[in-house]
Amino acid sequence: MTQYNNDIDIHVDNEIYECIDPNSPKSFFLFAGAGSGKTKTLINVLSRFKEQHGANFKFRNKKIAIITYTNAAADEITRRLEHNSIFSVSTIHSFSWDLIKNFTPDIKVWINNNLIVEIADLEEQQSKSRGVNKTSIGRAKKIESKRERLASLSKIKKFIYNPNGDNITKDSLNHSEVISITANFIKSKTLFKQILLNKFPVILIDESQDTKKELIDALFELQNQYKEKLSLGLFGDTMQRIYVDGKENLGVGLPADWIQPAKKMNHRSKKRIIDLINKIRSEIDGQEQLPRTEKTDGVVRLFAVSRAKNKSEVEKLICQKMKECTDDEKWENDDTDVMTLTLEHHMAARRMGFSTFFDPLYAVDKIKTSLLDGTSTSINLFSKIVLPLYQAHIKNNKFEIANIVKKHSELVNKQALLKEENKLSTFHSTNEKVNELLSLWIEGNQPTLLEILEKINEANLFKTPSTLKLVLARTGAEVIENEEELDEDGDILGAWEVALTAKFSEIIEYSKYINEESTFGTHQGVKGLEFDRVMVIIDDEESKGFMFSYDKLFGIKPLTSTDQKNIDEGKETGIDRTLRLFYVACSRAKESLAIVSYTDTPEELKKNIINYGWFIDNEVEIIK
Ligand SMILES: Nc1ncnc2c1ncn2[C@@H]1O[C@H](COP(=O)(O)OP(=O)(O)OP(=O)(O)O)[C@@H](O)[C@H]1O
Repeated sequence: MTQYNNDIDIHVDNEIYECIDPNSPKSFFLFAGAGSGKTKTLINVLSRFKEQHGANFKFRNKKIAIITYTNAAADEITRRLEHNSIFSVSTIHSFSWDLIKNFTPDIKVWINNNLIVEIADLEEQQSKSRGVNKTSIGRAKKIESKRERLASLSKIKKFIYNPNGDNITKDSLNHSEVISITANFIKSKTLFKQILLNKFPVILIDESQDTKKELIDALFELQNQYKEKLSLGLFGDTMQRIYVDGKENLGVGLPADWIQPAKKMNHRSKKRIIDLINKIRSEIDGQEQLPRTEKTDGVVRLFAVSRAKNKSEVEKLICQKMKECTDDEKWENDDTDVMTLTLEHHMAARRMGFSTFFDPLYAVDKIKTSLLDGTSTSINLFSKIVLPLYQAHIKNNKFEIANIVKKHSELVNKQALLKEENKLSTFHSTNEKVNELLSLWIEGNQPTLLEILEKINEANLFKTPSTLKLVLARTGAEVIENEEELDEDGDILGAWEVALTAKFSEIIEYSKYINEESTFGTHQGVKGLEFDRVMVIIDDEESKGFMFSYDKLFGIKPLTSTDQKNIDEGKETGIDRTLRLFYVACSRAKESLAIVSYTDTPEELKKNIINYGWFIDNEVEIIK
């Protein structure tokens, strides 16, 4: 074997650094495998840039735009760049909104034209629809709501948009509109282009394989037009493209003057894990990575488990088996040291025990986003007010309880107290109400969310969000005076009715999960992250999704005629997507990796996976 050292890729940092030289900008495409240090290169190069050009950039009010895939990644990069103001690190949605938000009249024109096209499309579909059915009723509703939006457009003075929220009010833009408008302005408006180029002579995009293709195309066009003014840098890995809106074949046919450095090393994982991900990747592009010279060993195991087994028992047993074969005690350590990756959030909810609360709400599209990013006032009543109150209560921290009540209760806020003559009695009565609420937990009792909500609402201790008021009205616990409020979506209320039957302990687990304080994540959500020990859970039946099929990937379920047609036409299939997702999930592991695949045919799974050359016989265990 050829000798190499750990610095074989060090030249890449220099090449990228030269590209972002403000005096001779060049564009580049750094696509390399998992753990190859793309993020590290980004940070290294920008830190060097700050030293050399930082003062000048600050003086001329210029910035480098760094676009990341998630808020968490943006925060992490900002931190590693020491919050320096010459760097503007944000997600694609925040970046786009910042660019367009002051162009209200232009946005209005765009929305107007777009609505006209959308309505015409829907009307055409409606005219072809046979009779009245669920789809046609839904479509009629959509047409009506779009017409209303069109009619109210002239009244809007300013659009609003929350990159992390659901954006359901009439004056708000939705996520895809923000992206399309930005792409359109970049392509068509000279003034807009000038502002963008002046402010951001360097635009770097991390995880660009998953960045909205519309925007990538617009930025490519811009760079092509203004080569001497813009350095566009794309970081990514085609093998890690897991969302459908990313641009396929990104990098194919790049202009000849783009710099395309290559990285050969994986700095993250131990050798056995790298061998596995090299094999998984081999059919796609054959790119092979080398381990660092000191990372010689590493353990991978695949457990083919019969679907009839009790999952929580099996997963515990597997941790024990992993401890034995890795000689690593932490595999069995009160579950804090193993990162478990499920395909869908509801699988994590089930394992962590917060499904009664989570599943019904997650099934409603309109509240899905806010359930995951913590922007729903209804959820926040439990997770951001009652939960801290409960935590202060169990710590017997009276001071903290008083603080929380002061911050959130209208009974004792400044205005209420100003009006109140007998302030002391207000404090006393509020205190009684708080104690009454906390008495729900007496003697280890775990109240349901409905019990908590009823207590809060009765005592008017905290403001009951309007959705929850309507749910209480449906359960007969509240009378609604304002009929208009009843216009809330029936699906949302129905979902909340079920969610409120959950015990409060579910909120504790749910909060840990969404605040990333648990040891659970999804195959997709952990992109860019790394963990010492990883357990990948695979079960198509439990995940209920249609985007991915591990059963097909592992050769257990036959391909459909559509799959075959797509393969014959050279189009992407669900199997390709699943293979890439599998690559992302496996490549998070640094030391050891356990894959737990639930199946109806464990023997067949074992045979196939060994035939693929991904595992050898003693790395695959059947559990029936
Ligand atoms: N040159 C290097 N020397 C030592 N460690 C490195 C080097 N480059 C990267 N690493 C380490 O390797 C790990 C992976 O690096 P990084 O996250 O930058 O990779 P990546 O290419 O962005 O990965 P992915 O595509 O999988 O998200 C990190 O722990 C990082 O600190």
